[in-house]
Amino acid sequence: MSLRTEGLAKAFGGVTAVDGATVEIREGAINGLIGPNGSGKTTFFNLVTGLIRPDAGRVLYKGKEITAWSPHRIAHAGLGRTFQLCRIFPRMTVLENMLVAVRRTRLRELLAGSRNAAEVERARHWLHRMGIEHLEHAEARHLSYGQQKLLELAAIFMGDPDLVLLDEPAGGVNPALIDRIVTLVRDLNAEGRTFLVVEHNMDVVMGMCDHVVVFDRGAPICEGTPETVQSDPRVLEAYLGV
Ligand SMILES: Nc1ncnc2c1ncn2[C@@H]1O[C@H](COP(=O)(O)OP(=O)(O)OP(=O)(O)O)[C@@H](O)[C@H]1O
Repeated sequence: MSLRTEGLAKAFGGVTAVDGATVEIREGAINGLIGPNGSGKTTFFNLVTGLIRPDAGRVLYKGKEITAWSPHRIAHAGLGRTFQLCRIFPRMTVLENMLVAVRRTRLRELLAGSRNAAEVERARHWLHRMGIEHLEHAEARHLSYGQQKLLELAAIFMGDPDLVLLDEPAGGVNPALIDRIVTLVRDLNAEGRTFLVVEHNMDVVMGMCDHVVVFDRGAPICEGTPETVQSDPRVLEAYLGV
């Protein structure tokens, strides 16, 4: 078991975003998390990665409780994530973004021009894996949105995560880059990394995920193979709102 939540809950004012979610992520698999708009998927990610604190419930990673941990400590424990709207530093170069990702507190060091050769090598390795090594010296803001997503993904791997949470990796990305992202995720998974992917593009979910959890109103309503959940009447009901 990689990640498990037990009775996780979070409300914002009167809105219950996550409502007693007990979820188990399969180790070594590409897990999908789907559900209609507003069903609590991003809030679930934010709870798991320590960005917000739950009102109730627990988060366990590799059997250890990480509920009250800071985002930095959680990332350091091997849990990496991307954001729905890509988070990079637009005025830094691609390589600088990679080096800053290693440890945010080293920003001053980086700006002072001091670079660790081993880290630069590792950064280049990951940029190469994502197919954007030729953009090393470009300012991140000059990259296409899809390339920025690849950069964000590359930066996560500077932290050597075991579990990677992707929030809409295909969102706003052109079809050619979507294919590349899907292939990359599959390859990285074959190398032993576990994934949890929130994605609205059903072709991507069905073509990429081994196991899918469906959220509705802040909690899972069913799970299984992509084929099983696709034909489950509860899922159709949740999406159609009937
Ligand atoms: N910071 C916040 N303040 C108030 N309400 C919030 C906040 N964050 C989320 N919500 C509400 O919580 C509910 C769940 O939102 P969340 O973004 O987690 O859903 P989602 O499944 O990720 O949606 P989408 O698929 O549209 O990204 C929604 O009703 C949303 O409006």
